[in-house]
Amino acid sequence: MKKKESYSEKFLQHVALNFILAGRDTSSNALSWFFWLVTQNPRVEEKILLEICTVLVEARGELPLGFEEVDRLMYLKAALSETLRLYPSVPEDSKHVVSDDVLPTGVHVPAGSAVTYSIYSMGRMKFIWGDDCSEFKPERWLSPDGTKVEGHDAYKFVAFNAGPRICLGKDLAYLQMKSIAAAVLLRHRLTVVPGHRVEQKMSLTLFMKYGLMVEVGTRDLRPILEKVKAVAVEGSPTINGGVALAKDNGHEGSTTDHQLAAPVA
Ligand code: HEM
Repeated sequence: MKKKESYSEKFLQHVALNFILAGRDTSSNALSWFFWLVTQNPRVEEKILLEICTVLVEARGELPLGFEEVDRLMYLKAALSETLRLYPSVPEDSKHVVSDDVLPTGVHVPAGSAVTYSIYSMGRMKFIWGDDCSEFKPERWLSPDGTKVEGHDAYKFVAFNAGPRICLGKDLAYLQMKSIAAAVLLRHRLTVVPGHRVEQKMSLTLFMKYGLMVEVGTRDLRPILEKVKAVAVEGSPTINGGVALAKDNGHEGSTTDHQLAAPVA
């Protein structure tokens, strides 16, 4: 381990720049693809909103969400993972071969060559994800009772790489993306501008070629809150087999539509 004093200013500048580059375009592109997929899948959007409202009703009823509250948004995390499976921010990754080696498949890789694996292709392979691999289905990430995101084989989902060089910012990325997604979707209803073309631009990061042009409307949470209340009264444990629901938390009548709607309006 190097002594603290031996890090030059230039070295520290590079570390800081690396964090900015690794942590900005990756998360922002993932969010563009996420918001687009959500606009195309109203069923998923409703489940995300139900989950967030349930957590808000049970908790303080106001934004921003706290760390523990964000941690409970399992369906949202599943939807973000599903986004990264289909549209990985880093679509392919290369490794430089330092010394002659043989891969588990028997392929010889000579020193000085490079091995590139396609994260994009791996997310869309039938033999890894099944026949419905091209569908946007956050449910595939959830345990059967819908209460936690299942731990897939670490080398099956490689949007953050895996093993010793796994993304250092993975947990931070989920925290940031969940917080932003929740804040935007609770306040706004997004619709893609008619005629806008959504296309991929292959680069070091998987951009949207023309960005994502959306119309931003106001979100009416009343139908969602009605559903949250209705299921809470019925005492059903989950929504659509996925999302843990609000039980009577002793605040019945005190967490009103008005209280919940006010901070997010
Ligand atoms: C959706 C968001 C993100 C995705 C998809 C992502 C993806 C990746 C991938 C695939 C790698 C491995 C690159 C390689 O093996 O060559 C990586 C490495 C890394 N990421 Fe992320 N990343 C994300 C967000 C972040 C954030 C927010 C930070 C920091 C604030 C960050 C910091 C890093 C660092 C420092 C490495 C290098 C780790 C190493 O080489 O040991 N990433 N990331």
